[in-house]
Amino acid sequence: MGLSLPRRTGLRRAVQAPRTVLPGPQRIGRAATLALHDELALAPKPGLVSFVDSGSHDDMDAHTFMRSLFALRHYFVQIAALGGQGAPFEALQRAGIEAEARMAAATGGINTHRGAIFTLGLLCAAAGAAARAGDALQPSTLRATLRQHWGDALQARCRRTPTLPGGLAARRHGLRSASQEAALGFPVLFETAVPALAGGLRRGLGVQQARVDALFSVMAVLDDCNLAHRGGMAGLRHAQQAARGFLAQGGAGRPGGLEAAQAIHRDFVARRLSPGGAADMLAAACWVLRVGAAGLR
Ligand SMILES: CC(C)(COP(=O)(O)OP(=O)(O)OC[C@H]1O[C@@H](n2cnc3c(N)ncnc32)[C@H](O[C@H]2O[C@H](COP(=O)(O)OP(=O)(O)OP(=O)(O)O)[C@@H](O)[C@H]2O)[C@@H]1O)[C@@H](O)C(=O)NCCC(=O)NCCS
Ligand SMILES: Nc1ncnc2[nH]cnc12
Repeated sequence: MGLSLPRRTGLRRAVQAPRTVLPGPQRIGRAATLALHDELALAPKPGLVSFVDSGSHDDMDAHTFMRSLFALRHYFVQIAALGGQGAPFEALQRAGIEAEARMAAATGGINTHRGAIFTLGLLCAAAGAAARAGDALQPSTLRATLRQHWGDALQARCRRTPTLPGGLAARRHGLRSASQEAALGFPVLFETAVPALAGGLRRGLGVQQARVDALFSVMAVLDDCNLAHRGGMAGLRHAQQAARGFLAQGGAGRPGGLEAAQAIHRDFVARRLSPGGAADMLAAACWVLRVGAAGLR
């Protein structure tokens, strides 16, 4: 016999019409700060800064990243709110430039999170807009909302002459820059990083193993401009091959997988390679899972 509930009670309504409570700017922005912490806390990460060591970097460590993270926490809430208001790209850009200034003040001018300010900022704006429209924050919705609201402006910005190291390296080597990746709706994030992370967790990998595999999956395919800036095309190709080999051998979940990742970390440090763009994609994937309906971490 079916469950019989009295008419017009809150319980009856709850059973009949389960509704997802969509996150507001506070939760969207807070998830971004937590996702950046997820990325920082992960180890081993080839060449990148973690709480264990500073990888290929001698000008920054985990404390520098924590100061930067703390300084950026209001920015992600602010840009999610701007997205919810349907703000034009120029307003997002202003918020992003102010956030870069706060990062520089907090780190003494060191570039910890410029790429993340851009990537996660745009994603928070898209989430703000989607939530305001009543849409659940599924990956496909986030991607479509980003392109629908700011795709044209992002395309237009790709035509500007680059001045920063990543953009310059992209132009020199004919790679897809951070701006181009954004204009395409972050294909590597939505087609590689998120499926790798969510798939690993669904297969029963631990959080550390799933995140390591997601990072290597991104490294295998992303035109990481930091790698090209520091190591030229040889450095980028070396990193991509190392990542592909690691995944082909079974990734982080196999016996000895984390030790193999640690050996690749040592190799990158010896070569001064640092996949900062891939690190941003991992943080963005952690954010997608944090704000999404899947409830995966
Ligand atoms: C659009 C901007 C992001 C400018 O980008 P541009 O490409 O012109 O230049 P960079 O800022 O140099 O590079 C972009 C950063 O994006 C990350 N990244 C790299 N490759 C990719 C990629 N293929 N796809 C997506 N993202 C990518 C990466 O950021 C991370 O690494 C940085 C740390 O690296 P590190 O090697 O330590 O640092 P450097 O100082 O650069 O080099 P060294 O001398 O030390 O070797 C760190 O930032 C990570 O987050 C790239 O660095 C943007 O700057 C811009 O226009 N901002 C204005 C604000 C705005 O318009 N916002 C829009 C709304 S939010
Ligand atoms: N953990 C990290 N180390 C170095 N560069 C980065 N860019 C983004 N995250 C990073």
